[in-house]
Amino acid sequence: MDKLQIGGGTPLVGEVRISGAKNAALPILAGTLLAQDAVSVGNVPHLQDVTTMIELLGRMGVSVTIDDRMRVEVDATTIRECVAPYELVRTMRASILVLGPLLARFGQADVSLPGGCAIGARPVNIHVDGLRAMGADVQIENGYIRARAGRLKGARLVLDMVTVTGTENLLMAATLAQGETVIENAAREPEVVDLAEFLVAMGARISGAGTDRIVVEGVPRLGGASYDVLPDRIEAGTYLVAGAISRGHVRVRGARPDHLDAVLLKLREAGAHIETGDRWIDLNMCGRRPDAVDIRTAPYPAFPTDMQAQFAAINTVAQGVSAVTETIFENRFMHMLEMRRLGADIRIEGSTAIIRGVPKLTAAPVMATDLRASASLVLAGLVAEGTTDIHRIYHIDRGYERIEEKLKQLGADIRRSSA
Ligand SMILES: CC(=O)N[C@H]1[C@@H](OP(=O)(O)OP(=O)(O)OC[C@H]2O[C@@H](n3ccc(=O)[nH]c3=O)[C@H](O)[C@@H]2O)O[C@H](CO)[C@@H](O)[C@@H]1O
Ligand SMILES: C=C(OP(=O)(O)O)C(=O)O
Repeated sequence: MDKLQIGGGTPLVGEVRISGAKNAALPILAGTLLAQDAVSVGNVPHLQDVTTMIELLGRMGVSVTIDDRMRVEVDATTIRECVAPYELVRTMRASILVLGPLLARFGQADVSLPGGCAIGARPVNIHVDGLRAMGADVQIENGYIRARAGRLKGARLVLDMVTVTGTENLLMAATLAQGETVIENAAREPEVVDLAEFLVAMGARISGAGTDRIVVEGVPRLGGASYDVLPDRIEAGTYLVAGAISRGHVRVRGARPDHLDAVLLKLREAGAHIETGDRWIDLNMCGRRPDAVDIRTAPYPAFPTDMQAQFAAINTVAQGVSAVTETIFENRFMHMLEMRRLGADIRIEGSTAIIRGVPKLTAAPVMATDLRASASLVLAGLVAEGTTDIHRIYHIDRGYERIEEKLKQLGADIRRSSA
């Protein structure tokens, strides 16, 4: 199993290019199942999760080709079976995103229940209840969601909680339903908007994406489209934090500043000078130690849970005491326990971590437990004195394209080796 070794202490300086967003590419690739003609998707990040989604489509008999620039061509008309098997779903929860499209387009879907993961229980009851409200027969049997339907019927769906993939699944299902579907309390994340724009390019009739009320007028068929995935705001945020924590000067290119308002606000509060332009963000710490910043995660446009661990890393070495509160997932603090091994002063009280910044961290072997926890340990390793070994980094390959190459480009002392 690979590990990352990071020598701490170098301020990161330079430019880095941001890849396409994992959390937009995955629903869009699942959404290709809805089309009756070939679909072409560009700016797809080269990530393990994307490979898994493509493998999943391939297992169903869908024709997928990828060129050397990660443009993915999908022809779903060759599909043989509407099944997402356990062995793939257990490696990637986002496999659940094929449920809505399969049911809407082919009238059947057998999708393994994702189950919990390192950050929480993560049920999918809202996805299932929404599909039932649209007329589907959905049974849970032998660890599988077995869904059957004739043509789905439009419905008014009031989501019990704001759920990103739940909104996406129901949005995709609604595109081919008979009549109008209204999704109330919809997720407003940019990735939901990107998916909606992709579906519209295929002929869907959708309004309100990006607000908490999405209206879909079902159409009988969706056709082909050519679409580019939006840039990854969480990857961009992670490299900006790398600049901030290391007291460096980092420019991210290909990023959307307007998708990072809450994150940039907190980086400014931490003492960073930030400038933004068309598809770039520049962060300069001018050699300063960051100030501690309080964080409270919540659905977009508030502070994203997928950036919580990275800001916890900044706070471990910041000037002052901070409170980091996680409101989305009940178990997203595993990185805090590993950071303590690097000398961080962290006390956990329920869903809040109280972090007292220390002047320095010291290297230790640490274990990555999930994707963003891994990123936060890399960030902590960038400033810990000595060489930090991060084990189980397969988590990071799910969501960060060529992370060691990109960090090296910024001057980091980082290498991958077999543990
Ligand atoms: C592939 C993808 O896009 N993943 C993102 C997506 O995950 P994902 O879509 O799985 O997360 P959700 O938005 O669904 O989760 C929000 C909360 O709702 C709860 N819930 C959700 C669905 C449901 O049927 N019942 C229920 O109770 C979850 O347990 C969680 O507490 O949004 C999360 C929240 O921004 C991000 O951290 C993930 O990176
Ligand atoms: C939690 C994440 O991903 P997933 O929903 O795929 O587990 C993430 O991207 O931080």
